[in-house]
Amino acid sequence: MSRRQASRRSFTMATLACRVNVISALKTFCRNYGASAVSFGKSQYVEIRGAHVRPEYPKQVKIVEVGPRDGLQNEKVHVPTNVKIEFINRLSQAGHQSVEVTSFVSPKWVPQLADHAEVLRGIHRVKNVSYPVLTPNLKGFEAAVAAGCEEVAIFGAASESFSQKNINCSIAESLTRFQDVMTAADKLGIPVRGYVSCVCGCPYEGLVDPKAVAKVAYTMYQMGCYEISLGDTIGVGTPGSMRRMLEEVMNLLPPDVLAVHCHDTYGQALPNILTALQMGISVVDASVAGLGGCPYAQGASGNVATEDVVYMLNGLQIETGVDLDRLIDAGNYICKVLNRPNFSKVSCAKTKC
Ligand SMILES: CC(C)(COP(=O)([O-])OP(=O)([O-])OC[C@H]1O[C@@H](n2cnc3c(N)ncnc32)[C@H](O)[C@@H]1OP(=O)([O-])[O-])[C@@H](O)C(=O)NCCC(=O)NCCSC(=O)C[C@@](C)(O)CC(=O)[O-]
Repeated sequence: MSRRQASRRSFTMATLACRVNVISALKTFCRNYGASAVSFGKSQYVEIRGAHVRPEYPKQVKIVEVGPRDGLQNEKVHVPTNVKIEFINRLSQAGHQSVEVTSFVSPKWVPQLADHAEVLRGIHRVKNVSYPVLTPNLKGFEAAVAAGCEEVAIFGAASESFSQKNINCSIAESLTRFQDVMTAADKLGIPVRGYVSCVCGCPYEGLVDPKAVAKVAYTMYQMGCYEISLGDTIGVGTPGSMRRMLEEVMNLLPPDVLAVHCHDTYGQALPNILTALQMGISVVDASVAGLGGCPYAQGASGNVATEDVVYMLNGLQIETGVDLDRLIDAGNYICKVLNRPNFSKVSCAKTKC
């Protein structure tokens, strides 16, 4: 056999071995992922029919209940302080690990939450449940500390126009204000969560560049936030845009320091959350009864309803620690006070509303 023939033969053998490896790998793939039929073509053409890839989901998901803050900040009906306190107590009794209580913002800007200190002082704190409050600046932080807060959240945006409308300053200026909060919180050992709004779109600027989201998220994380919650403030994201945005953010930050905060304006919140879970995120913000909206994002509907998230996660056998029936009770309680329908489909289906 000439050297040329020998080399061609060893090339053919190598190709065959490679093809056998590919075929056996594909067979394993089909076995693992439930392909019902496989046809191997003459050459490299391979067709897999009926394969469904089972995505990896986290075993546990932490839900951050934002109903008392995000939910009530936009309501027209005046909610008495004692009702807010009862609402928050019911939510922590439902098994939540984190219930966002209120915002220490200007009462001229958000009059609905003007009783922030009384609410924070009045709630019954359950062991191992955190009760964060929003603090946009040092003034808010100091007032929150005086009222006994043990965790705060700062809130920035990936859109200049939204930052101006929401907190009356540019993104750069907001980061300077947040740095003051971070320094003060660090001295007292108070954990700080960070929000980035408008991650999939802005009510004033339209599409938002995922790179801008990644930049703000990374900066806030570098400042010392233990977690960054990515807010689709106006609920325009889809699983496609959510994925593209998360991919960009995850170039800079790992999924275990990220959370998603999805409003449901276009009915995309649950699939968006599912996309985030498939990408390794295991913290989800939600608002009981689908309450909420931002006063500075006209037309945006409420957050995804916590009951619907819990129902979906129960179906995926993902633990949340939340008791669905008690959660539904808390949602119905506040809807009755607000005299508004319950926007949770699960709650409505179960209580035949
Ligand atoms: C941020 C400020 C305070 C700046 O407000 P400003 O007017 O630029 O601040 P200022 O420093 O010029 O002060 C003006 C007045 O506000 C007072 N003030 C100043 N700071 C505070 C404070 N912390 N608490 C109470 N009062 C405060 C200050 O003392 C002064 O009072 P005056 O002398 O006129 O009587 C204002 O723009 C504000 O309160 N904005 C409201 C922001 C807000 O709550 N937005 C909704 C929440 S964000 C959201 O919903 C999005 C999110 C988080 O859910 C995620 C998502 O969905 O994307």
